[in-house]
Amino acid sequence: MKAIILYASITGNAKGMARVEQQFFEHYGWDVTLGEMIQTDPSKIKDYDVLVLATYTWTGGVIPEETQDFYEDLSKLDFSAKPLVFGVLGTGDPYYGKDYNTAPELFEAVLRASGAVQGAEPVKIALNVKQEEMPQFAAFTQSLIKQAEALQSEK
Ligand SMILES: Cc1cc2nc3c(=O)[nH]c(=O)nc-3n(C[C@H](O)[C@H](O)[C@H](O)COP(=O)(O)O)c2cc1C
Repeated sequence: MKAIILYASITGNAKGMARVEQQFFEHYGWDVTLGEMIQTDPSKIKDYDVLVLATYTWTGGVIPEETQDFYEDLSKLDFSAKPLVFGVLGTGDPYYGKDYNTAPELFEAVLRASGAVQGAEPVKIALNVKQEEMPQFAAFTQSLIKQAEALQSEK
């Protein structure tokens, strides 16, 4: 089965999360495509069984500005036919208080509205990935795979 992992990252933290996630999926024998949200045509996502987005949160608790077009394109797609399983990874800085790591929920909402199936709760980390967070990534990956396999067997 095939997963696409897309990130938005300025200083590398979300990219690091995406790379960790790539390794987990490859460990389970999946074909993985890794790329940047801004360089990806959202209509291509339909070719995959699982979508993982890795994002940072920006001022005011919003999605990265450069992903705005990607986000709007997601809202125009219909993922219900296949269907697509998704999960979101988030990095932020607790310094921002109530706006800490809020971008994942915004992506989750648009994907659910487009008919995709949320296969795992988000993994949210402060800044960069740390070794002790690996079990969270493992559980996230296993949950997505389980959901994708369940949907596959229903067909
Ligand atoms: C100007 C600025 C605004 C930020 N605003 C938020 C915010 O509202 N909420 C949050 O959780 N993190 C915020 N951050 C922290 C980033 O999300 C955090 O550093 C993240 O790890 C960056 O990810 P990246 O390395 O993938 O670019 C902000 C950082 C900067 C520089």
